[in-house]
Amino acid sequence: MLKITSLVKRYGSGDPVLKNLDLEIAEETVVSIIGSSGAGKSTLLRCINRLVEPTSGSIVLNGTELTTLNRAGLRGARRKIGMVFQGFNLVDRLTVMENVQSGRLGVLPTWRAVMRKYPKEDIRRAYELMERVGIARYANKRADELSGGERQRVGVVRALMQEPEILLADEPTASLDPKTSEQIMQLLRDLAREFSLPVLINIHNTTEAKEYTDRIVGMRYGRIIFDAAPEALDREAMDRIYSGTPAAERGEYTPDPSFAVAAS
Ligand SMILES: Nc1ncnc2c1ncn2[C@@H]1O[C@H](COP(=O)(O)OP(=O)(O)OP(=O)(O)O)[C@@H](O)[C@H]1O
Repeated sequence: MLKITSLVKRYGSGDPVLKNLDLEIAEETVVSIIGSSGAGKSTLLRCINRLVEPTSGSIVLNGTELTTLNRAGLRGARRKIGMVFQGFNLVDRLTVMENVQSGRLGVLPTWRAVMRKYPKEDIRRAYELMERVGIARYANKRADELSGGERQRVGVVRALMQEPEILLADEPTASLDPKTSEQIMQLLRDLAREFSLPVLINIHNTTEAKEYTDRIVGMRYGRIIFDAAPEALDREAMDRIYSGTPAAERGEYTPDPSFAVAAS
């Protein structure tokens, strides 16, 4: 369970770009975050793994408060947060297996990672996961020999190698063609179920958000102004989410009661 309370992020001395956000996400729930460019979607994701330092508020992942962790604590917590990126973030000249094993960095002693002496158990797990997502036959290929969809599958397996407690996906399908995008969204949804993982996806494609996620959170200039099941994302809701300007933003957040404790 991820529980965010009163989260504020201000860059420098400007207006906050996250304004007192509250959000709870239960296990196995796939949540899309949608909203205009600049609404604060990436900032929210980055606050969770503290690539961006929250200004105030609380982020608790399965009982661990993330906002106050020291450097060592943060290293440990980041292992529990799997990330999937728009640009895949693979090392092109390394093999699929080497990329996948980099998900174990921070768990393995550095010498093992440098020497590429992966423990047997990690190799076994990597093959199992690669098999699961359909890329096992590419294990020894260089990452840059793969298609976009295959590369994103490598990114997903790398995240799963961390044995994460949550998956954060920052526009995971934005670089992919429509059919491949759908396959990746379907995969994320299936994996959420299989691994009992909450999955939080920052996404621009509202059709995919509606089709493949359990819940949609609509942000407008730092506030959550929509939080409901995909069926509720009608034209009027879309207009509210994608309208306005930062200066005109005065919206109140009224959560859908059916998601009071996020689909748990
Ligand atoms: N490092 C930064 N320093 C200063 N301002 C920033 C920084 N990162 C983001 N911002 C600002 O914060 C606001 C929210 O940006 P953010 O990237 O979180 O929005 P977004 O909803 O993810 O947008 P997009 O859909 O375009 O990725 C924007 O006004 C942006 O300019």
